Amino acid sequence: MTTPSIHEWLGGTDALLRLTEVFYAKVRQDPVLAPVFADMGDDHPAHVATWLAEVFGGPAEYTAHHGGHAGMARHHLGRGITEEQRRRWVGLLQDAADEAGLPTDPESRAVFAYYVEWGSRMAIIYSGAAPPPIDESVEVPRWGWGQTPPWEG
Ligand code: HEM
Repeated sequence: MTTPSIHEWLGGTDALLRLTEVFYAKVRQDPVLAPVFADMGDDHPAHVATWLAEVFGGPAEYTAHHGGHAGMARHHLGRGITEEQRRRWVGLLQDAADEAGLPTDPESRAVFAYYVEWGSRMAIIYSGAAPPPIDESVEVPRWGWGQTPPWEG
């Protein structure tokens, strides 16, 4: 039996689209985050879902159409994301995962939280005063199940 990708386990790109639509609706209402995302376009939730799909082992569409890792990193340059904003971002994304009906098993939620914790801290680094150089050859990270492969009984 082959282990499903995290993308498959979470319900595929449709589930991630549900997730980001719920999430950014919350962001727009949130006093800490609404000002940060005041200028985001209507396609922002879909772009983030495309990114997450690729990270979690789905199709490499962000690389194909949105500039891959370098493109994503550039969106965060100069934004000066604070720890308070990051924490709120992570908290609302986890609330959105519940509301969007993502699986609640410990294994998939653990890898989801692992990626989001890492990625949001990277976003702070790229958004800060001394971002790392943006290297076009760096690939989109591909998250694995690590210590917590899915429990399939
Ligand atoms: C795992 C963590 C994160 C991921 C995967 C992520 C992903 C992305 C992606 C894919 C884009 C580009 C969207 C597009 O092409 O339209 C983007 C833009 C952006 N992100 Fe993030 N992000 C993360 C964390 C954060 C955090 C913690 C903040 C701030 C609290 C943040 C603030 C922004 C802003 C302000 C933009 C630009 C929005 C605009 O177009 O006006 N990001 N992010």
